[in-house]
Amino acid sequence: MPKRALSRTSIPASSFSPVENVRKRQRQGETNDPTSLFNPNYIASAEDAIRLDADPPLQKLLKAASASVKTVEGTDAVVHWMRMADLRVVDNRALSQASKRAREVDVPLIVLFVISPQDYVAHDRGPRKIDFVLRNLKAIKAGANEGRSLKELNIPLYVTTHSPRRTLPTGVINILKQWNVKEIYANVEYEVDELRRDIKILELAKQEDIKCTLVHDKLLVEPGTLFTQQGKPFSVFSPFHRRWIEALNKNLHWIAEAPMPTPNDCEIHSHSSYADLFNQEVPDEVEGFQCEDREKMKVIWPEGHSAATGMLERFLRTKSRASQLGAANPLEEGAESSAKASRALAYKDKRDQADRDTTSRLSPYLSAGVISCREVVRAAMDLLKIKGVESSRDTGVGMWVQELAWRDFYTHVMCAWPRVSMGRPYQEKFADVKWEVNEVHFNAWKEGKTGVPIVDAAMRQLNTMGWMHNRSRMIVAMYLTKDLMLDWRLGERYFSKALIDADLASNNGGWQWSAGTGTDPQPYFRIFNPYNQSEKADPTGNYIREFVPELGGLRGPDLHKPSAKVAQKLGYPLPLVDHSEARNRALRRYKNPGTE
Ligand SMILES: Cc1cc2nc3c(=O)[nH]c(=O)nc-3n(C[C@H](O)[C@H](O)[C@H](O)COP(=O)(O)OP(=O)(O)OC[C@H]3O[C@@H](n4cnc5c(N)ncnc54)[C@H](O)[C@@H]3O)c2cc1C
Repeated sequence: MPKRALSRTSIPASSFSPVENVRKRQRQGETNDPTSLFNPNYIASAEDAIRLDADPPLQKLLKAASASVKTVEGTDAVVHWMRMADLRVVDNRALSQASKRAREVDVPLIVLFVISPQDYVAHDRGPRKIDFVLRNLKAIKAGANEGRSLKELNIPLYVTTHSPRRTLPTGVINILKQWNVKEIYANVEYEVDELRRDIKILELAKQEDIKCTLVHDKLLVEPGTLFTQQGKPFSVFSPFHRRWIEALNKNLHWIAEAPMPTPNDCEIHSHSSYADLFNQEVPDEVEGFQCEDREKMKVIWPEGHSAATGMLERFLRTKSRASQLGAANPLEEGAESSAKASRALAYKDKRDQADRDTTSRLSPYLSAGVISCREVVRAAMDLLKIKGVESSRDTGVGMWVQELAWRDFYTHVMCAWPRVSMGRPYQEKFADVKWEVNEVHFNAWKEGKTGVPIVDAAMRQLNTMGWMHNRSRMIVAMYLTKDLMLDWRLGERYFSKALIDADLASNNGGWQWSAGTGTDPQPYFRIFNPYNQSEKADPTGNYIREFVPELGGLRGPDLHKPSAKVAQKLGYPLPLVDHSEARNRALRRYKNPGTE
């Protein structure tokens, strides 16, 4: 008999293939808990997935855009439709183009934002993310200290709520008609539903003789521009990265700053149709998305472009601090300022350490577009005083730029194989892997009570901060899918709701990478040992001690893997499963999907 951890519960026999079992349980009315199981339509059928991949919506959108209205006359204003991923005035391509056009035809520029609660529900948006969006909209509209708010530019921001989401395209067209607007600009959102919505908008706009211009803005390299030698989209990161950096350096204009919008004439404040738009308030919350820890989120993740540039400067020019490890104000006084002591320069060696604030923490700002990805790359080039984008993976900055390539990569993957965002594994052969149904284990994972300190610290970091270090994300995702053998889509969904930086493509890519169902060329048998990972990610132990205070008095190996005696004494849970047994189970189930 192998030596067993005292704590381990035996691995339950019940298991399920996600699609069939979830639907069966829902039909039988066994569950009402939307976080533990999926809505019936959440996972596309294999046939639908094939159809979707064969004719990706981005291609359809681009085709529809090229056939849209080319010239219009007699518009009373030009509208920029701001979305959830371009919440800024600075270096915003569509906003900048809309402003230029408004100057050309000598009419005012108006910014529109549509809150769509049904979309937020359908897309597993969480309260922290929605609150961050609203806070940034307020900063954009009239933020004090923002320096570049729309109010100062005499540009109104009109925020409206629309339901049901099905009629949102008609709703937007009606607003344009009401304002007698015939030209609208927006940055492309690459998620399937959003692309379909924009295809519909293009159709309706054509009927109404409205010119609709969609612009690529979210990424450094737009999707559909990089191909393998066989002319296919990249599905492996390393060759993608080589091509990506080469393309960027050949086309440095891709990272050029989009000009700031020009101010509207002051007369707009007395315009019969538009003056009132200045008085309209951005709501404090969206029904159903009340952010319980809003005050804390405001401290950890201050809103606005100036906060984002503060975070960027902090990363580039100050060194990491153990005192900033947890839920602290990142911009508070006291950060040591020295170019030599830069987190960015130390990034290559320190980035996997979760026990200090070694990384940029820019993800909430990048995912909501509070700062443009171009601006952060330009700042990194300035730091090194170089003219091109750093390509060497041997330097801190080069390694950091590579992370931005990951961001691009996952969106490129989603555009080329859109079914990944419809609940399908990138590698279809893993669609039938048997998953456990174990709410006790799932809840323990969510609450950070699995009995594995690094997993618990990471999950409590997420629950406390709305954010988690990258290495920790990989550890907890691997643990959920390979140790607990719970469906990766449960984890993806929980992350999406809890993260302030939630981004469908990066979240899905990260989960599928960890679950072994994604684009990672390493096969499924890459399985992290959470205890070895713990020693690497948290060499000082500060991370575990910060987030798992009951282990605060421990040092050395006991901290990473407390004995049963120590755990019991401290009131800390015993591990849910034995890692080596769970590892064998995972290997077995992945090797022959569908079998026990
Ligand atoms: C399971 C899992 C889920 C994830 N979910 C998200 C998510 O919802 N939203 C999100 O923005 N990132 C996600 N990531 C990627 C990554 O963990 C975060 O971007 C990173 O931890 C953010 O911290 P930072 O800003 O300090 O990153 P830095 O290390 O400073 O990196 C700079 C920027 O590069 C991008 N980036 C870094 N690593 C990755 C990566 N692996 N994939 C894609 N982009 C990356 C981010 O925009 C980040 O802000 C996920 C990763 C995993 C493993």
